[in-house]
Amino acid sequence: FMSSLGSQRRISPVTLLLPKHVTSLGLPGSLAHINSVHTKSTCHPKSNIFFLKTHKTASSTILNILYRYGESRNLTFALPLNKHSQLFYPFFFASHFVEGVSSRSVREFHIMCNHMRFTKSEVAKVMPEDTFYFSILRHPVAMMESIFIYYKSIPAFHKTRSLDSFLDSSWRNYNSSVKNNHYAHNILAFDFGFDNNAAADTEDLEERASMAIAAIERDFHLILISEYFDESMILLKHALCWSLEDVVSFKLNSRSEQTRHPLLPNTAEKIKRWNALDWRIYLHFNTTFWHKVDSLVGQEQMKREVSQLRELQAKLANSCLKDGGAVDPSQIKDAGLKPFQYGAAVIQGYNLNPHIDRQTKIKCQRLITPELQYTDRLYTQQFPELAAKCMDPFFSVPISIPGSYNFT
Ligand SMILES: Nc1ncnc2c1ncn2[C@@H]1O[C@H](COP(=O)(O)OS(=O)(=O)O)[C@@H](OP(=O)(O)O)[C@H]1O
Repeated sequence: FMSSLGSQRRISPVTLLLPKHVTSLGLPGSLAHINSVHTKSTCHPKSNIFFLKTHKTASSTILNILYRYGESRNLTFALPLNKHSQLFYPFFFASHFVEGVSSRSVREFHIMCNHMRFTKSEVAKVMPEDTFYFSILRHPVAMMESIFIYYKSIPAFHKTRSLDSFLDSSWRNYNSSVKNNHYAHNILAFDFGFDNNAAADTEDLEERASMAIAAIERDFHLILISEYFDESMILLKHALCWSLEDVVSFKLNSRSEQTRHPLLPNTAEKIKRWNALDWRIYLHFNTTFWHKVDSLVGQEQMKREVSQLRELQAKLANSCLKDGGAVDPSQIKDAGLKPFQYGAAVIQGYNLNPHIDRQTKIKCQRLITPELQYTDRLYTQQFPELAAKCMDPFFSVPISIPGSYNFT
């Protein structure tokens, strides 16, 4: 399956019922402005940005891009309260989850990008009106393989021997009301704020998929696709009127080969049936993604810019990285650069090239700083006094681990 995914450039669209106001490009009239082709002389870089950080979709790599962009321009981030790393996921997002909202200590936020369960009306209370909303989807089969390893300890998975055995018995054993089990079922739909309990045999599946797609079309300006990460970055660059340097990155949060499990074609089909809602959402936005490539950038220009991006990334890897690429966590020298390890996954990171000047070091360090450490640092920069309080042993803040926020 994995090799066939690589060659599967475009997935043929499925026929879906779409509400009348959605155009063939998937853009409702009010959002049609991003369809206009940007040129360097006419566009202005956008800095009011909302990114819905979905799970296991390369979202940490995008978070790092946004963190670097914002930090180097002194922009203000809508960060989770009390130095948490997530916006109280998996609860539906509420504006008071953001530090500085209730206290009114922050007047204007520019970028919001930490994990949350999306609620448009609450996000809109925090972010400026002209905010650019975007997110990223991953093929549900590849995503489920990643999730099964990373969230192996959730109740739905922890007693199952393999993903196959989970899929064979899931209809019988899966309990959606048990905490953290949402990771096992239509996680994309869940993150976007929809009811995720649907499979291929659900009676109103098509209707629910169409409603979810229409809502995402209405609320988001751009939906990217992990499988085409570099193309996604070029599309984002055009939509935000950014430069190539702004969208270059190193792959973050990736598992080492030893914790990847190639799937059989039969397993892939079972995943599509189990995650039928996500599968339909993915198919739709895979199609609109390529429409956007055509209308915003053009095929030829896309090819050129993707190769420029890869060249730039290779140059950066050459100057920034000690080992030329990602290494297992046991080999990472600096604890500040070690990514958070979770479940049965081995998450790789990077070592910095020791032979670089101070200025280059700052730039390189930002490129390879994992999510938790970077979020922590931005919080300390934005709220030095509150950060000092969080360090105080009497001000006890529970450590956030993925998906297990506890209000107690
Ligand atoms: N640039 C790029 N291109 C393609 N794929 C990428 C990229 N960056 C990260 N990844 C893969 O994304 C997976 C991690 O996703 P997230 O960072 O969203 O995970 S998390 O929910 O924040 O824990 C993880 O997938 P798996 O390795 O399959 O687990 C990463 O390898």
